[in-house]
Amino acid sequence: MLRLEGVTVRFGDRAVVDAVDLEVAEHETVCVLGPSGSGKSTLLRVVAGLQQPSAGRVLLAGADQAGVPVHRRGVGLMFQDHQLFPHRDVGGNVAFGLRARGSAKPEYEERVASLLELVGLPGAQRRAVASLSGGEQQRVALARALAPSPRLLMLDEPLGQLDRGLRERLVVELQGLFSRLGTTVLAVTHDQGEAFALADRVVVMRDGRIAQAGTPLEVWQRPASEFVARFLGFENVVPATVSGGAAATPWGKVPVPAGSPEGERRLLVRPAGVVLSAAGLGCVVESRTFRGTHVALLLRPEAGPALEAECDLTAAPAVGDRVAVAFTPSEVVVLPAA
Ligand SMILES: Nc1ncnc2c1ncn2[C@@H]1O[C@H](COP(=O)(O)OP(=O)(O)OP(=O)(O)O)[C@@H](O)[C@H]1O
Repeated sequence: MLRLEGVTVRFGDRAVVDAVDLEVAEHETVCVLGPSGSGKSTLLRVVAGLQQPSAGRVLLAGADQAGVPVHRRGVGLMFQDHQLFPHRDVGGNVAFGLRARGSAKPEYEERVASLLELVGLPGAQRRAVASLSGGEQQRVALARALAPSPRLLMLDEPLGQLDRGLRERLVVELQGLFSRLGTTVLAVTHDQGEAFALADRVVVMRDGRIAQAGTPLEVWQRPASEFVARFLGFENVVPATVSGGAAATPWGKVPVPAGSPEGERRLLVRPAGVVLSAAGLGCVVESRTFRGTHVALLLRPEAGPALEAECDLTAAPAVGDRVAVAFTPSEVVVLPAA
């Protein structure tokens, strides 16, 4: 459905998007994830036709989009500040793209009604935009973007402004909606939870380049680099020398999964792989945080940097306790050296 070939965007001599190749298949939801300034929005703007690439090609359904204006690309856009028209009611907002396309009134009124039902706001046509909550406005913006049946729906921080609980609910709803409609979606977010919940595939960007692409599970289980690991919130990363199924690290010997690359590397130990045990690396519990399903521990080991660990609610030691930990190889990832 969408193919980017070597897309580059330069502002001055800085490449904000740097030779990006990316494909999005029909019915697929791809989330581009990355820190602020990594070029996510710029990439989206190139696909939409709002930004000219300095080099490279954008193809939609095989057709090169060079010179094709925004409104002829058949893409739906929903941007961060969802920018509903404040002087139009909900129905007027959703109908906007349909009217612009010249649909007859009875036809688009029916479509508006069914879209509002789809996004969970049945019968809201005559409500004033100002009377809606943030989440409701977001749904209206989504209905508006979906109205002309775009072949590709693009979302820029679709849930950015909303509080956490609402975001989590809407993500689940969006995911269901997209799979029912078979919509092809390219979304941009800096929130990994959102990306992982929504996407069939995530693309992690760093300084205009793709640092890693894969299913949420692949990226979570096997971050490709220390950058990706840290971006996902993993802090247990140390230098390591790997040989013979184990790594020599500042925390002592850590077992690694079979087939891991050997030599001078970086090592990630996910918190779930730091396990309280009868013998092992001695640590003092610095803090513990209740996380609903488990307790997150911050440990100060007798050697090496602080360690994040997870344990059962019932087994959690107290702050100040002395414990010993062992490492589970399935939660260890050998990363490239730099
Ligand atoms: N028109 C422009 N002129 C010059 N620099 C720009 C322009 N648009 C964006 N940039 C710069 O390009 C970089 C990437 O911006 P972009 O908005 O694509 O990042 P982002 O990953 O979407 O960030 P955020 O998550 O903060 O929205 C930023 O450093 C930004 O300042």
